[in-house]
Amino acid sequence: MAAAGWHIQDGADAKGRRVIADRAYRAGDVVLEDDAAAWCLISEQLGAWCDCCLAPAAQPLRCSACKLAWYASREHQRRAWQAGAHRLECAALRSCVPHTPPTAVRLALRRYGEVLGLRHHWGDLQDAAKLECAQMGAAAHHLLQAAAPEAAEAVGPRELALLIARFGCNSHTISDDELQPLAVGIFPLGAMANHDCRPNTLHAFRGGRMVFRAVRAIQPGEEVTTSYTELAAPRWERRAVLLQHHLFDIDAPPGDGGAVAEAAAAEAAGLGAGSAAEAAPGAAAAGATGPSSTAAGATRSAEQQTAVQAALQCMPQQQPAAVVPLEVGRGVEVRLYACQQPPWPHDERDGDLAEVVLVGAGSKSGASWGGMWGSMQQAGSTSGGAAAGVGTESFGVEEELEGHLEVAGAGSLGSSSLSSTALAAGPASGAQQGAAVIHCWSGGLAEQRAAAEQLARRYAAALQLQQSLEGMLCDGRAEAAVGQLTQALQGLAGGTAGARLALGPRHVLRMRLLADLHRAALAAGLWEAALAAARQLLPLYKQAYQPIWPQLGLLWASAAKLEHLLERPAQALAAARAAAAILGATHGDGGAVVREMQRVVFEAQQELGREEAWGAAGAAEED
Ligand SMILES: C[S@@+](CC[C@H](N)C(=O)[O-])C[C@H]1O[C@@H](n2cnc3c(N)ncnc32)[C@H](O)[C@@H]1O
Repeated sequence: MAAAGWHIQDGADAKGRRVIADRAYRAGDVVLEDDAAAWCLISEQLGAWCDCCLAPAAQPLRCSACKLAWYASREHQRRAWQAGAHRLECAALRSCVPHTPPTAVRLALRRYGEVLGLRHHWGDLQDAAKLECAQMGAAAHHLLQAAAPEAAEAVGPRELALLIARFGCNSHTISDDELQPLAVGIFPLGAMANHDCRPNTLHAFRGGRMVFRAVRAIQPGEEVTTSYTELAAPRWERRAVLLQHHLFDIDAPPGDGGAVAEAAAAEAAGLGAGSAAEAAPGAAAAGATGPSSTAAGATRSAEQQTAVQAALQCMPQQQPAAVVPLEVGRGVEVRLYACQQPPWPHDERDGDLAEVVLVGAGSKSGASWGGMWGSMQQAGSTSGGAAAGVGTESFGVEEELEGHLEVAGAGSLGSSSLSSTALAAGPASGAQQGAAVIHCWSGGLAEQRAAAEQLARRYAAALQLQQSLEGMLCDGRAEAAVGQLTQALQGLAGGTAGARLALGPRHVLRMRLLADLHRAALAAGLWEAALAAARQLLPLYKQAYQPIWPQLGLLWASAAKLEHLLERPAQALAAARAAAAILGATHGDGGAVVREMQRVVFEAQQELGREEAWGAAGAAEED
């Protein structure tokens, strides 16, 4: 058998274990592959994909017992049953009809032995996340008791809560080639790849298999990295997402590994892999949350915790010079900082992504004025645990976990005491969307204050529009969405009257609204509008993403299909070639979109050939 081409190295720093390349790779090479230890369709996709092979199910057959699992064929149904993936789950699901348990709980009913070696990072979770894990662990245990009492004896709600915390940090969303989320999977080897904001691989999926391909050259000895977050975002947004969902800080001082090593040792000695594995030999249970839930990291000092809290709220540690309440019908707060640079650690590129410019009559067009960054605050995010006085400081990890289990109603878990909220609600059910907070920084605040407020109002309205977009598209109001997005973009670009402030042309909100406009126009069947948005987005994506990255490839693919549809073969050919080159490297030549692009290339070439022949025939006739 060929050598793997990589090995796992155990580091003493904050990252812990990592994958190191043993040989050179070129862009497009497969670096690492891993089959899921377990995977589970997300609730929205139940019934659309086969629960055995994750292929689209045209005429799926439903499990007549639980009515939640669907299969492409009888053979696949038999296979899933024989492999044990559905046997126990089926009995458990039947016991909670008419509820559909959250994905994490359903996954907690599948095999999980291989997962116990992964970190759970319980000590770093916020109270709300601990409570959520405890609730889900309790729900999973309840279902397990109903389905297989002997398995439930061997693994308690405590182990299942820790297991769900492990999944929070280590699971992956399985998506199709167009990045549509289908399922959540746990890949013990794939989970060894650490995050980098300039990663050298991209992971994609073939059914339940995870495939890492190089997106640029990798040298022997180099760490193999991937991205855990959206890369077309300013540094402070990436930092907040990674802190919240993966509990590590990209701005932590280098070599800050002591606390991590301590926490890892504590896990191994007490609540970690070893003890849980012993407690649950062969238990047919497993769990996973989507990758957007919490975990990771290590026990942090109080000072580090404060920085974490600040970043989580998208707040700089520095106090604003002024906080301006705006009357726009709902809470919008503008925080003004008297500085020339964003008051967070930032990348050079962030200047573009947050730029505000002064435009219009009498003003020096394009003069850079400052920056603007908005966030939708999460209201009601205080956890039930904190409200009930389950503070993190006063508990050791064990007591703390018990405390959260009690809050979740699991302390007294009898078979009838399961809280129905844990079954009915998905993750983060307690949080509601709240006010928009807009942070502005500039040296020239005083003179532009009124204009800044006006722009902030438009900014807040655009954030609200983004939030309602999904609902509008589902309700068949795509055309109205196109109108509103177009208007919002015009407003943020400065509108038409007098001197005013505008978001810079590469501002991240303008980029995201353009992407929304592209999607809404496609949904409305407005091909020219969709193509125009794609053409405007392409240079922005080229700047925001690495040259080989799926979002860029998919945008080229969308442009190619639209050009083809609108009968512009030369443009379709160029766009399809660009898409195929990128997506061939990220997803392999067998990918669905790449094959579609090959078809567009073929048809566009045929069309161009015909046009050339007609042209030649016409010229000959004229002669
Ligand atoms: C999926 S695991 C990766 C494997 C992990 N290094 C281990 O030893 O198990 C994710 C966790 O690894 C750590 N991690 C990943 N990328 C990191 C980075 N760039 N900097 C610091 N820690 C990182 C964080 O603790 C994170 O929660």
